[in-house]
Amino acid sequence: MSTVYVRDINSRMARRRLFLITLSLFAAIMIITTFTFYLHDDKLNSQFNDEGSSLKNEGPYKTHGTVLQYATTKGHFTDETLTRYGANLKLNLRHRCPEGSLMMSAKANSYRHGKGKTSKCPKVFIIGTKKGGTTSLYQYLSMHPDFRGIGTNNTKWVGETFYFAQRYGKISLNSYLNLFPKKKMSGDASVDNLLHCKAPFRILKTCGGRDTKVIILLRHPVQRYVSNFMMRVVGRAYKLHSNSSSIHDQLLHDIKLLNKHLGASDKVYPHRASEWNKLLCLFECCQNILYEGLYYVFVMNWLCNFPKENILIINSEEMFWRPAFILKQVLDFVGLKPLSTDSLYEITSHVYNKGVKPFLPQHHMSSDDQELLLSYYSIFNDAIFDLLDWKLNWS
Ligand SMILES: Nc1ncnc2c1ncn2[C@@H]1O[C@H](COP(=O)(O)OS(=O)(=O)O)[C@@H](OP(=O)(O)O)[C@H]1O
Repeated sequence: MSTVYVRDINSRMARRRLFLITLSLFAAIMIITTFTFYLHDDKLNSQFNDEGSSLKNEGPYKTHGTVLQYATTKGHFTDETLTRYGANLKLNLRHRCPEGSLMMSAKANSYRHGKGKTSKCPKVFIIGTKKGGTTSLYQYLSMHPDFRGIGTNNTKWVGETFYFAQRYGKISLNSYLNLFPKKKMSGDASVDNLLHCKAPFRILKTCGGRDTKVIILLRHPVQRYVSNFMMRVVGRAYKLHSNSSSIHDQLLHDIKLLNKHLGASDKVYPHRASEWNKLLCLFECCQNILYEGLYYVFVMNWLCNFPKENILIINSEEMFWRPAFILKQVLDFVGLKPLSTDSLYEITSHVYNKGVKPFLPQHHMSSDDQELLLSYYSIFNDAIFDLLDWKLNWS
């Protein structure tokens, strides 16, 4: 009798223990679910706060080693997007564009509304900057149901053709056009189009200025330099300056090459931003990592030779920070139907073409070299900030 009683107590205790364990498990699942929900919601809110149009006012954002410091007078951070629509840029082309620029010519209006040689061109051109996040943006667009990206060399959706820059005249227009689908909107993401002085003219003549949309991403130029350098170290697709592959040697070599071409003897080329067109068309001779960071030169060339209404300029760091928000702007700009917040968030959850971080001591850029690089860029950075009204400080 007593054995039965003891067994009964034991089984009651076991049941109570089981009940308590189940209860705690249930409570833990509830807590985790609620926490995850808030975390997800918070991230969405930080991208789409208010009417989905402004940046959250929450201090410098750190992404990929870059801290953006907004230089506002109050020392606070701006609450606006850095994306700029060419149509809204307050710039007097007459004062800034050299004679002979297409947008200054008597035919500017017909270029602006012109259809071009063919209607089979891709509608969207993501033209750079190299290492500015162009692959990610192209992939994000390609996940839209009404857009079909193209792949090359067995890679899905890269969009790189280089047709209007280094391959121009080397492959036929037809073989270029055949790369793109006939029935869906598509795009080209060749990053050399930003640098090549003739690319705007070629695209305008071939594809027309009326419906062709151009997107430019601009990244902190030091981060861009390092990313580009590391791509060369790893890929070895391009010749590095020396076998040692030191970023310091590469930088000195780039400066020397560019200065030699420009007839400048100084370590830092003393130029004026208003003479930007003297730095144009050095693509063939002096294409180097340094040259590619002179954003003002290339952006001005595009604004002077392509209808600015069809140009969108994005800050790469902002896209890295809140890609869903930027994608929303891009869809609107190119005329694709809007997607739900969840889809935008899901599409942009992946980073494409992530580079390799500097892994040897000679790959790290010293603070002295960063300063040297920034002093080289300084007047051009100031000019681009002024042009785009970016309250930024790329230091
Ligand atoms: N969403 C998002 N968040 C953070 N970082 C991002 C994102 N998308 C692209 N990237 C970074 O952009 C760099 C690659 O740029 P590109 O694709 O334009 O390079 S390329 O010119 O086509 O080779 C590459 O930078 P590095 O990693 O510094 O090399 C990518 O990591």
